[in-house]
Amino acid sequence: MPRAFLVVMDSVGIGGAPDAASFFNDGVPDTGANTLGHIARACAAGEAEEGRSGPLRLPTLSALGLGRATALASGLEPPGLDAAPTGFWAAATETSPGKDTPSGHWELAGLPVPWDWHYFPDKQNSFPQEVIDAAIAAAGADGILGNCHASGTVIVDELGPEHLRTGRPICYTSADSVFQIAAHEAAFGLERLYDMCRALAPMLHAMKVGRVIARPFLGDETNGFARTGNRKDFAIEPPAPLLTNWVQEAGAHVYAIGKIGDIFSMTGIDELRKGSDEVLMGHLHDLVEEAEDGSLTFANFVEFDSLYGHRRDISGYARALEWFDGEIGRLLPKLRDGDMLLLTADHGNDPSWTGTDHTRERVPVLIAGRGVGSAGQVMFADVAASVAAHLGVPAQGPGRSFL
Ligand SMILES: O=P(O)(O)O[C@H]1O[C@H](CO)[C@@H](O)[C@H]1O
Ligand SMILES: [Mn+2]
Ligand SMILES: [Mn+2]
Repeated sequence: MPRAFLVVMDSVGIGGAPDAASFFNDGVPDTGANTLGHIARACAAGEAEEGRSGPLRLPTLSALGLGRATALASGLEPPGLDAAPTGFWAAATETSPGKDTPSGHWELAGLPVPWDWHYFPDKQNSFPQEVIDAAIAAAGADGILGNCHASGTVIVDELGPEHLRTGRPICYTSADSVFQIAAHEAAFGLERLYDMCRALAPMLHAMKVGRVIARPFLGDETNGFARTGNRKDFAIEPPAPLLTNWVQEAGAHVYAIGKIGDIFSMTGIDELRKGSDEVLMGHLHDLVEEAEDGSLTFANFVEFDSLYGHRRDISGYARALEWFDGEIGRLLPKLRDGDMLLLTADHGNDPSWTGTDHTRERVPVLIAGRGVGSAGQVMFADVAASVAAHLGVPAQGPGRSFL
C-alpha cells in the first residue's frame, strides 16, 4: 500500500508571491523577498562564509527541482541549483491572508484559513489593557515586561535581568497573530509558564489570535540568556477537518514529527515525535523504515525559521539547508516502491530582508517517488489533495490533485 511523507521545511520560500506587496517587514513591503534565491545569491557572491564556504550546495534538492521551482515562482535563477530534475516539482501559492505558520500548514493540509487573524500592529504598547490584566492575573505577578513587537532572542537579552529581578513575564508579539511569553525556566518555572499560556489561550483564541507561545529560557546576567527546546505553541484548533483527519478517518495511521502536533492541536494525529531538527531527522529516517502501509507522516523542520530566518543569519540558513540536503540524500534510497516524499514550505523568512518577520512568498513542492515532471504553478491546498490522492483517501475543500 502507498505511504506518504509530507515534510515542511519551515520558511524555505522561493519568492514571487503575487500578493507580497500586501505584507510588510518594518513597514517595507515583502515584494521581491526570496528566501532561497537570496541565500543562493549570497553564497555565490562569497557573502555567506561563516561555518561554510562558496556556492550553496544542494545536490539532492536541486535534482528534485528546487532551482526550477524558484525560477518559475520568482524569475530568479538561484546560482548552483540548475541540475536537471529527477523528481516531480511545482511552485505553490498561498491564499490565506496570513504569512504565519498555522495559516501555511492548515492550507497545505487542505484548509485555507476562513477568517482574518487578529494582530497587535502597534510596535510599542502592543496589547490592550484587558489582555495585559489577564496576563498579570494568569502569571500571579504584579506586571508584565515588553508589551511590544520584538525578536524573541533580543528581548530576552534586553529584559532577562529585569525579569529575574521582578518576576514579571516578558510578553511580546510580531507581524504574526501571536502572543508570546518568555520566562526563566527555573526562576519563574516552566510549568508555571505553561499554565499561564493555558490560562490565557481561550481569551486570545476567542479574539482570533492564532497562538499563545511559551518561550522558556535559562541563564543569567553574567553568562547571558539562551532559549531552551521547551517552546510550546498553544494554537487555535483548525475549524474543519483537514488532511490528518481525512487519512485517520480512512483508517490509516498518522505520524507527526516536530511542531505539527502543536500547529494542528493534535487533530487527526495518532502519534507525535518531538525534539531538535537533528533528532527529528532521525525520527524521519526511522519512520521511512517502519511507518505502516497506507500511513501519512507529517513533519516540520522549524530551525531554518527559528534559528536563522528570524535572526537574519544567511550563513546559518545556508548551513542548515546543506545539512538538510545531505540528510534527504541519505533518505531517498530508503523509500519503498509506492512511497511519496513531498518536501515543501509554509511561508518565507528571507534572511537578507529587513525586519525579523516572515516574508510572503511562494513555496517549493518537490516530490520523490512520483516520476519526473512538473505541475508548474499550483495552490497550497493542492498539496493536501495530491497527498490524499496518492494515499487513496477522499479529499475535501478547494484543493485539486496535481498527480
Ligand atoms: O523572534 P521569535 O521569538 O523567534 O518569534 C518568531 O516566532 C514566531 C512564531 O513563528 C513569529 O511570530 C516570530 O515572532
Ligand atoms: Mn513557519
Ligand atoms: Mn517563524
